[in-house]
Amino acid sequence: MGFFKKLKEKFVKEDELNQEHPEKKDEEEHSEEPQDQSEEEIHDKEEEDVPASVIEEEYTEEVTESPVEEEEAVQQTQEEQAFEEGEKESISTKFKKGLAKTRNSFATKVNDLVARYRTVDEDFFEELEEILISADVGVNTVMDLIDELKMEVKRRNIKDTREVREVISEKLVDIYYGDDDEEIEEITFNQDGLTVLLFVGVNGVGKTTTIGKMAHRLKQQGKNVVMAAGDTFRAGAIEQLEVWGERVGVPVVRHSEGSDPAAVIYDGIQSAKSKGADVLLCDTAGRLQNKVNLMNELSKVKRVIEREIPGAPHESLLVLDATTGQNALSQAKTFSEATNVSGIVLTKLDGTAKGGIVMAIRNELDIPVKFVGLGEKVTDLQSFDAHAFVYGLFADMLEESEQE
Ligand SMILES: Nc1nc2c(ncn2[C@@H]2O[C@H](COP(=O)(O)OP(=O)(O)OP(=O)(O)O)[C@@H](O)[C@H]2O)c(=O)[nH]1
Repeated sequence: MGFFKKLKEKFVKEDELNQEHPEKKDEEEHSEEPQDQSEEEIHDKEEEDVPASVIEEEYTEEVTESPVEEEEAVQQTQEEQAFEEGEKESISTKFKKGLAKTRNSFATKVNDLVARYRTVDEDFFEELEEILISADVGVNTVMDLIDELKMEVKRRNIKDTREVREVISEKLVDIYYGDDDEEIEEITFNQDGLTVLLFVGVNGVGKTTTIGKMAHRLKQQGKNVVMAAGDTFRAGAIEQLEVWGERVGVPVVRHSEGSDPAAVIYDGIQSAKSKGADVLLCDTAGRLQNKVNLMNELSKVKRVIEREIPGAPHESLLVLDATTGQNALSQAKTFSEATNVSGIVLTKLDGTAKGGIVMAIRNELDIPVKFVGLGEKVTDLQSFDAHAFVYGLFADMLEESEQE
């Protein structure tokens, strides 16, 4: 079976099923809910399930709102609606939406190329190389990809350039997984107790937002989560995490600004242990200006974590902003020299037309992209799936290939 056909079978069907039976997804999600909910939690959940408009009616009866309050209430309802919609979207829809910018730019260029060159030759590959480089796939990765493509085109005796599009998608997935055989684990959980996830990255990349989204994601999976506000350096970082804590209903352990991050994380561990929590999410400061300081701070934090829980942190996730392109790649290099990075969270993939950066990071640094940010909604943090990524890139071509 052709690769496009396989993707179509997997994702287009999933989408259709989701549109026809949205309630099926609801059922699946409800089945994931923890069994040992307290009465209070169940009550909260019941309220959550009531349509936002009903909750509003119930609480706003007989209250006269000022225009500002009204505006806030409308905004809140919109947020709740967006949240509900986000929860119901399939992975393929999320990738398709999140990669719209990259797809529009990349697919337009590839289609244009295919229209101009009907037969595959050296000039065709040269132009394809430029298109891939302009999508931030990374020079070395592009070279590898083009070599693979040439070999495959020869092996399959492909003459028509339209067929090359399918081979590109197939090879992108191959390059992503490499020798890992599609077995990259999202998160390594500690089977014997508290799992500690450490988040590192430069300020402004969306680290706090990612931790908030992750807390929500884990809660939806039935995990009991605590967050530790270890970024004591950036003004407002602690409060920002607290806002997320309130929003997703997760406690935040904090000290005051300027205090020792290792002490905050230590308290976070004690608090998480005493609550019998499953996962502790640790924020850290991201001062790249001084690599020695960064290294010292991160290794102190790690030492504390390891002393309290042998084998922890179970993941050190580096958060990178996809819109910074090749800069993200150099940040990844610096951080992986300073600390052991087990995976990458690539934020704002929806905000760039150069989504190929995922491939560059994976191939040039050999660190898996474990999660991607595909939008600003709390539900827009997705575990990375190279097939869904390629589907998001080629979705229009897939539909088009059906008509050909
Ligand atoms: N479109 C989009 N926006 C995102 C994504 N992730 C984060 N953002 C936005 O990026 C902005 C910065 O994120 P923050 O978490 O506030 O990052 P920061 O506080 O500046 O810095 P750090 O927390 O130190 O990284 C916010 O407006 C977020 O909503 C994403 O995946 N897509």
